[in-house]
Amino acid sequence: MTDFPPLKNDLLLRAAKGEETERAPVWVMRQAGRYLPEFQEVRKKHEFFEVCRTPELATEVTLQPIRRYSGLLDAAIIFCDILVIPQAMGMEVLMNPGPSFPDPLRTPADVSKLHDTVDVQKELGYVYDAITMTRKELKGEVPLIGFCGAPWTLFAYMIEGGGSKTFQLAKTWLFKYPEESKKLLLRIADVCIDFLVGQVKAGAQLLQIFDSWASELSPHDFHEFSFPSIVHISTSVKRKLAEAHIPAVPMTLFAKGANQSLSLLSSKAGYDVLGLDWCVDPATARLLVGENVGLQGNLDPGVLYGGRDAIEREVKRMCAAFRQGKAPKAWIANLGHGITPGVDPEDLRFFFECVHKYSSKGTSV
Ligand SMILES: Cc1c2[nH]c(c1CCC(=O)O)Cc1[nH]c(c(CCC(=O)O)c1C)Cc1[nH]c(c(CCC(=O)O)c1C)Cc1[nH]c(c(C)c1CCC(=O)O)C2
Repeated sequence: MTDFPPLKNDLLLRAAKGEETERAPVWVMRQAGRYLPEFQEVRKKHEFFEVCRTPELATEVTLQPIRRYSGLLDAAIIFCDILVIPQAMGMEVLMNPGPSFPDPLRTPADVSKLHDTVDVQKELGYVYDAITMTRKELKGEVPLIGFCGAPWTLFAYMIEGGGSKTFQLAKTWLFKYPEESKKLLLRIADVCIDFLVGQVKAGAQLLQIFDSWASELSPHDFHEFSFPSIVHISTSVKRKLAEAHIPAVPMTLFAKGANQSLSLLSSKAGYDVLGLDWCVDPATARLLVGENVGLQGNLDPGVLYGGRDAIEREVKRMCAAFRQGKAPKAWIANLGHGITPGVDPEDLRFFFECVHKYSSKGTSV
């Protein structure tokens, strides 16, 4: 493994390991994105997947929020997309402006269109290069997060061919072809595993798995279809890192909307941190998960449209609910989903400032 500059801010990693911290570490999902004018500038000149595939460009946009919010952000997340896995498996994915697949998997017979085996190093080595380059450029300022999509969310994209309101096609698979669905979910998970291990080898210091469409499954079907594949990922990544004598990194699962499954996830999924959306109260979530895991979240991203008074009031409330009168322990402050394009970047700065102020040890909220 490459030698990197020593880490100066380990708040995120300490919170992810369950420790009490002097204040809550903070970052936001989609922090490198369209709400930033400097990101828009890069996108005017380069296609979305070109940015992902060019390590210099991916490094540049990953660093943009770190530079702009210097001293306020506690993590960088590598610029990429969850849909690079379907690409690595042999599917074409366009981004115009949302994702679309010209040739989605309509029936189980279409699985034969996927590559039999996936050489992740060959297909996605550009992500590893971007991670290594970003780690160097970060100069130890903050840790770097690597990520991938969860199998169920990727499966739904690969079958629907893009976003969906009803999930008609993906649900047809689940309920008409349950065994074929489970097979495909595990096949996707195997690619996720290699990809995540490779990201750690390249320099990622924490891994997050995005199951953005967990919200579309009943608790029973989440357990039946998504859960086995995310457990396969956590156990296999940890085992493979140990076999390669590489120190384990914390793993976060963001299963959006799977709030009924929090207790199961905390005891059986094998993740260090669970990401929460804003539809669950933090104190309730803590009761459900016990002290075994860290929590991440969970401000409604829409609060950032409410102006400074609303941001301050809601951050204060979030901090009180996560801290429950104590110093922040095992809590990473974040939004409950990605930041949306219409947010004023200065309002996001104010969000970070409020988290620093109201999550600090000794501050009464
Ligand atoms: C479902 C999903 C996708 N991608 C991702 C998810 C999971 C998280 C979530 O639920 O939001 C994850 C993702 N996508 C992107 C990142 C980069 C890192 C970060 O800043 O968090 C991450 C972590 C960049 C991106 N991925 C995309 C953009 C915007 C595209 C552009 O630059 O024009 C960015 C910055 C495109 C994308 N990619 C995807 C969609 C639905 C879209 C279009 C709509 C949208 O922007 O939300 C798929």
